[in-house]
Amino acid sequence: MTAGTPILTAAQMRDAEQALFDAGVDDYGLMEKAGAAAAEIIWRAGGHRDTLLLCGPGNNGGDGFVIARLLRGRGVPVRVAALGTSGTVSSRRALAAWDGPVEDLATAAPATQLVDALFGTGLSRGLDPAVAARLCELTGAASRSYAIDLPSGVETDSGALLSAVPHFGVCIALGALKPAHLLYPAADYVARLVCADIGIPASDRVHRLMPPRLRAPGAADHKYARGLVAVVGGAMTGASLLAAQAAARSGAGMVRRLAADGLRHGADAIVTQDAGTVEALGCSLDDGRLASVLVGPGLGRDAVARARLDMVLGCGHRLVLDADALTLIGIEEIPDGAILTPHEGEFVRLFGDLPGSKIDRARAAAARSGAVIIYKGADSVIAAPDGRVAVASGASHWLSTAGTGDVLAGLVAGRLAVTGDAFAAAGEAVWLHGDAARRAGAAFIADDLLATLPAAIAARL
Ligand SMILES: NC(=O)C1=CN([C@@H]2O[C@H](COP(=O)(O)OP(=O)(O)OC[C@H]3O[C@@H](n4cnc5c(N)ncnc54)[C@H](O)[C@@H]3O)[C@@H](O)[C@H]2O)[C@@H](O)CC1
Ligand SMILES: Nc1ncnc2c1ncn2[C@@H]1O[C@H](COP(=O)(O)OP(=O)(O)O)[C@@H](O)[C@H]1O
Ligand SMILES: [K+]
Repeated sequence: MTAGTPILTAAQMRDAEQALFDAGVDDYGLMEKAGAAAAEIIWRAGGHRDTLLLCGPGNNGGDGFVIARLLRGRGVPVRVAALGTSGTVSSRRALAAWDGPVEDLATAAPATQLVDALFGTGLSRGLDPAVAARLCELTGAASRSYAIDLPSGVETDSGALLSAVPHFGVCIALGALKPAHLLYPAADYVARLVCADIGIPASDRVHRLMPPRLRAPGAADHKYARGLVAVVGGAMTGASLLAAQAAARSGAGMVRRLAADGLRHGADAIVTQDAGTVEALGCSLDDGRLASVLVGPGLGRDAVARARLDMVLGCGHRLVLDADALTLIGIEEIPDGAILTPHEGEFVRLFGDLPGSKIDRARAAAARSGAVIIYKGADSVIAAPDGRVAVASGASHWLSTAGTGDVLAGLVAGRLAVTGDAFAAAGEAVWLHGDAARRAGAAFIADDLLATLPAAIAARL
């Protein structure tokens, strides 16, 4: 999987900054660099528009004073309103270098552009209600708004809102993304996210999901070389059909639906095998060419479903477990190297109410189960047992419609059959699913994603 922009928690960010200082980087120099990067972005977008900077008591406020000075140096009409007294060495230096007046936040008048440098990664509790209300009022009155590092009021590591937060046009993340940039609810409060490079070394563990690079088939490829996928059917035909059709359009070479119903629906390219009994299912799974097996969509939850699941769990192939399979299974039964695709309800049922952010929970579940976890939702988190994490962002909220999870599960099984690498396959599938949804526009149904998948794949070759 292509590594995307790193995501660091507040503590990891502090450690990364400390490592730079230990290596001889000047503390205040880093603030100047951060402020300069942010000022450049604001200047390029806003030119000479009148601007109000809100500066807090910590280093986020220090960034604000640097931005104010640099914008004013370019002739921008800038005003500064401060909250509290600058309390860090660097922020005091930044304040001292600002040679304009400092207004009171409580009485400052609005401006065309608003820059929020009240709090960043150091926020430890919600803003005082009066301060939060002022922030919302001044941001709402501006036609352009920027949050420096983070919108003041969001919890860096979880994305929770600790107090009222206004919607920002742009958030300028400093040095790395933080979980709150991608996790909900905080992610909803920023229309556009940019990350300014200030020399923080990239971490190799947690990233934003990047567009994958896919391989087109070559002259030596044939249908089995490109991956044979089995989709296990059950009580409800539609779900396994959606999954099988998505797998068939994932780049895999061949898809078999091991049907419990004997019905031959869906694309003619999909081979329907009659696997109504557990014995017949076992025979179908006894094929060394199978590169992945998906079980769960439409499986059912009764004793028959459980028997079918047991047969799949013992088949020895690479597995994708979704939907009903996640409801039937216990953690101890999950085969190493499988991919699980739980939504919130399935995740909590299987792994319990784990502590921490969605990233922490996905990571803990992957470590505990030995499986790659795709913890679905508007912010899907993909975690591997070895600690790697990719966080998907910007998915169309129109995906919140029945059957899109079945399409994702089929795509995951397809990409797993193609690549053989569970973490890479999970990332590719989540990306392609999101892009197919974007191409499908508004009010689509799960079936419509099948039509847009080939274009999503073509865009990544
Ligand atoms: N370490 C560094 O030198 C750098 C830090 N940078 C900036 O510094 C930020 C982090 O700075 P800090 O650690 O100083 O933290 P903040 O500037 O986010 O604020 C922390 C200060 O606010 C207080 N505080 C926390 N929550 C509060 C609340 N609800 N109401 C009132 N006061 C509250 C804290 O006690 C502390 O004094 C980053 O987000 C980034 O903007 C950048 O300048 C890059 C360099
Ligand atoms: N509000 C949302 N915004 C973006 N994506 C969403 C949203 N809600 C759900 N999704 C995505 O849609 C899919 C829904 O899957 P799931 O809940 O299993 O539905 P179903 O079982 O009906 O197929 C997942 O890929 C999930 O990440
Ligand atoms: K801020």
